[in-house]
Amino acid sequence: MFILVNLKAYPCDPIEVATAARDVAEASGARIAVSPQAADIARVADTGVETWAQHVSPNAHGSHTGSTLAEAVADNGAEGTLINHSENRLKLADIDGSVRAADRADLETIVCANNPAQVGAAAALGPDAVAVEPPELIGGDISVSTADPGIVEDAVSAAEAVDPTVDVFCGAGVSTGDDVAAAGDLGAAGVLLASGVAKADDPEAVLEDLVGGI
Ligand SMILES: O=C[C@H](O)COP(=O)(O)O
Repeated sequence: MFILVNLKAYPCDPIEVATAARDVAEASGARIAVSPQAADIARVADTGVETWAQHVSPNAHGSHTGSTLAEAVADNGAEGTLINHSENRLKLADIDGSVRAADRADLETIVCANNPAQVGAAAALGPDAVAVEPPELIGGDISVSTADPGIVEDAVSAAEAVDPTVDVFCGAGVSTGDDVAAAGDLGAAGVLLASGVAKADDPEAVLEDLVGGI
């Protein structure tokens, strides 16, 4: 199970979380990555933790003010990127373009989706993985794997039907090792989480609990 911690725009210390994630990954052998604000990618990557972007633009180099280029995040140490997060939705053509841009920059990709139907559509675009996240459970206290296990199973089936090589992650409300274990039992290859770590008083303790569920 891959644990991807999205820091969103939370007012946490990205270096504290990155250092904790690096240490827990090294001690446990688990794969843990941190996805900070674009401006923090280089210094988070410098900690040695696996670092992901929260978004990349479909654009390549050129006259595109405000674009976050796949090439730029890769040059600054990112190894992968989220695309179409629930809080940063894109048009279908732009999701496709962002996946292509990430491929050009050798970034691993996870395309987010609200439900199994969107998971199938996202899988057809050829990302490395898709993540199903019911928007109403994001930021809450109950894990998707407990509140709506059927959506995870249906997402796994939807991706499998389109492209069996595309992994399925789940996210929303994941904060404990039991949540991670339940997600794995439902067929998820990893979890995408944010508030459980980014808002924790002791992010390292939460990460240690999370890897216990792998
Ligand atoms: O990117 C992470 C997901 O939106 C889940 O967020 P959450 O763990 O705060 O529910």
